[in-house]
Amino acid sequence: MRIGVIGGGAWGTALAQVAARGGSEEVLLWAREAQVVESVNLRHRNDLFLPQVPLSPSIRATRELGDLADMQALLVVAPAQHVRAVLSETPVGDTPLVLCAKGIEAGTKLLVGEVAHQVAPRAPLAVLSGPTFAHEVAAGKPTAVTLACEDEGLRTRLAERLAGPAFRTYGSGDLVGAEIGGAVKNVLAIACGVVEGAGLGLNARAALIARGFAEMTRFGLARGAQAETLTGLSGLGDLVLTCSSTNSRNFSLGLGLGQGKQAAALMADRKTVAEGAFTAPVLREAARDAGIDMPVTRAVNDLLEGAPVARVIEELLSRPLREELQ
Ligand SMILES: NC(=O)C1=CN([C@@H]2O[C@H](COP(=O)(O)OP(=O)(O)OC[C@H]3O[C@@H](n4cnc5c(N)ncnc54)[C@H](O)[C@@H]3O)[C@@H](O)[C@H]2O)C=CC1
Ligand SMILES: O=C(CO)COP(=O)(O)O
Repeated sequence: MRIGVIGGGAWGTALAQVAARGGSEEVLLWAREAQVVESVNLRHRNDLFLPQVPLSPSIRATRELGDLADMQALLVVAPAQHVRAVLSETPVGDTPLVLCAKGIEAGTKLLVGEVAHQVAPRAPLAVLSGPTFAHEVAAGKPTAVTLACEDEGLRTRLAERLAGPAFRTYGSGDLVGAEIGGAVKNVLAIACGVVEGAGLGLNARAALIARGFAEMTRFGLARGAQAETLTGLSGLGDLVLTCSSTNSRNFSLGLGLGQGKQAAALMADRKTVAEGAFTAPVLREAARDAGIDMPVTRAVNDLLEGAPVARVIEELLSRPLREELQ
């Protein structure tokens, strides 16, 4: 199966490395930046987004989406807010798309899979998501992901093509569940960073992970996710990873907010993406539309909009007491 990767950021590059299988398979990586294409092709590195890892020489990079025309599967790894634009210019046809971005589209409130279906209605869809820091995957450290696809035959072919000794895929038929975990955990990771930045302690972080997971579950079930998917790698697994490490861009953004810095300043000159900052407002809106209570998500939005940390925390803690299982 010839694999193309759309998106030459850290995660697209790491997945290209996985698909290259140590150099025994050719992989075509589409990147937006000339610097990425040049460094991958000439030096087998991604100097801009994943500088620390040497890449397989069998990964070739291009800036032309048209070059992806004869691929047998495409991994979609552009940031969620750009998937529509990039896919619109890609010759997808009925090539399977494996969605690897984590977010919800602003304005439409659609999951990435729903966006892909609108743009490329003939393409079979799969979702690959889980606790996966790109630099660890690219370095060959053991990692496990959810690989969701309704078509069992395609799911098996993709698993056989992508899985390796240090990259385990766990199959699922629940695309929506696999997507919602990754999208919502990015917002919750910002909140966990705030807890760290504001020095609120480890009890608070554990409480936030558990209550944040309750929010993810309420939202996920309302959108048709299966509870078991949300407790799996792409939900709880990824939540735990990104809520416990400054390697997470979302956690780091929250850390700065918790220290009293302004979101605009923290976002101003970063070239890497903190998806949670873009998902937070649309998640708040989608939850409000559906009548789903998501207090942590609201608090993250307040902070992103410049509310003082002490006030937001005070508001969160002074809400009326409630039953845990409500
Ligand atoms: N980095 C990681 O460890 C992981 C990232 N992801 C997800 O993968 C997706 C991509 O993230 P990364 O590869 O980490 O990105 P990155 O932060 O390393 O790089 C930014 C990416 O955004 C792209 N970009 C910026 N403006 C764009 C535009 N106008 N149109 C199209 N692309 C544009 C850049 O070309 C680059 O590929 C995100 O949804 C992220 O949540 C998922 C799992 C792990
Ligand atoms: O999704 C990720 C790990 O699974 C990466 O998290 P960040 O985008 O917060 O760095």
